Amino acid sequence: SVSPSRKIVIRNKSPSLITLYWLSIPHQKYVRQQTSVTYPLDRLNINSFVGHTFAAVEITKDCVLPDGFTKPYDDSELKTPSTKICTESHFTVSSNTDQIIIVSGTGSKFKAELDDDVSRVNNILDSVFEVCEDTECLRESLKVTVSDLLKKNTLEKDIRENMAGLIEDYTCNDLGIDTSASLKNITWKNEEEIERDVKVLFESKNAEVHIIYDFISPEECAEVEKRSKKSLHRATVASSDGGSEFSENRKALQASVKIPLEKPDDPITLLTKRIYAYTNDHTNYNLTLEGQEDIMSIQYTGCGINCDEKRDRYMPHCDGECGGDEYLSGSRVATIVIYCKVPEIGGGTNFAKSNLHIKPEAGMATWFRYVGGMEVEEDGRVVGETDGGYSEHSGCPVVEGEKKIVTQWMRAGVSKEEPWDSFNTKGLKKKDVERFKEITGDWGSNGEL
Ligand SMILES: O=C(O)CCC(=O)C(=O)O
Ligand SMILES: [Fe+2]
Repeated sequence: SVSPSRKIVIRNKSPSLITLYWLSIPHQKYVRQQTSVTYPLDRLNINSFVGHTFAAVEITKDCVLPDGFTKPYDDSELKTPSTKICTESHFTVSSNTDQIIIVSGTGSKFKAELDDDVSRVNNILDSVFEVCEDTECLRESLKVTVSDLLKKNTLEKDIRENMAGLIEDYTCNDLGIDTSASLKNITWKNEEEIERDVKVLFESKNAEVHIIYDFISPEECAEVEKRSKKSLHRATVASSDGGSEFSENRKALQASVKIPLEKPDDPITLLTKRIYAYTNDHTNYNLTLEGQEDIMSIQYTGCGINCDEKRDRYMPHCDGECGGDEYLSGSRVATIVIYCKVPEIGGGTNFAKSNLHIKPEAGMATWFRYVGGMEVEEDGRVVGETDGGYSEHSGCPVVEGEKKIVTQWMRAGVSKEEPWDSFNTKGLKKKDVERFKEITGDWGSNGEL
């Protein structure tokens, strides 16, 4: 198969002139990539393919280019013609969408490397270790670097939070916008032996967003719709007292559909098994099917381009907690939104704080998780850390046509004995809430539990 093409930027931060060669496959022959040279502080843009290897070559007066090409220097002043081969450094095109190669140093320190997080961390560590000999020095040196990074992080987080609302409206209204570029493309096969294409759109310690193609069949969609038809009602959101309420933030119809676990061949059971298999294959969550919430059928209807009623939508929210706090056992850890019917206009799914937009396609699913570092304690309680906001998402206003989705909100720490509804929407066990109330009596009943 042909490997995908990539745009690459090579930035020359070395003090020397450089030139670029492609090491042709399979003979590793040097093929010149530019007719001239790249000056210090200048950059070079090339189009290449994943897996191709290049050599950045440092041009100095006393060296010979790998292909013997005439150099820009006039070396007639050299007493004896040089035989030394110019210093070179190799890099290989990865599957990252944006690739910046930084060429730096000179002589034995000349290097070309991908400007990714790993090489950035290594460069910081190199510079720290270069000057330090004892741990006290390392500590002081790293303190400066890390506090600088944290400052930058706080500033950028504030900007992100402030911009998120604007990005949301802008993105939802931009009808030409497509699904965001993926970090990597993978496939997933479960015991049904069907291979599905997956795009990983976002990855961090405590959160991830994937899209999975052909996750549901039209027959399965029809089955969900059939079972939810009679009970469709106005959707609610979690309220501050741990219950649920109607809200302008969520305009849609919904109906829950029971998962008949006692019937292993029921289409809804099979769909649910696929959902949990996907989650368990891509996390260490090890979720059980028992004690989980029902699946939810959600429908949004567009009232047309010229209608000025409030449109059906789901404003930015997190399905579980996303304040970066400790995870509460029994609460939600991951979600799958499966698209059965997509509207003609509108209805995208946005993750504004991770700069992601998803344009739904019928049959496709958006899967995301929002707890990291998960571990199970001896007493069965699940601990971990919640995502700090990357997993916040929304359903954009539906303008024209209908959007029908199936959502499964997944929980950890639930079981047959302690199912999801033995916890309130804040993740507290209802029986603990009762116990707290007994302890505090009237004094504590401020409605906050
Ligand atoms: O409608 C969408 O695209 C998002 C739905 C959603 O956020 C949910 O069901 O929790
Ligand atoms: Fe949601």
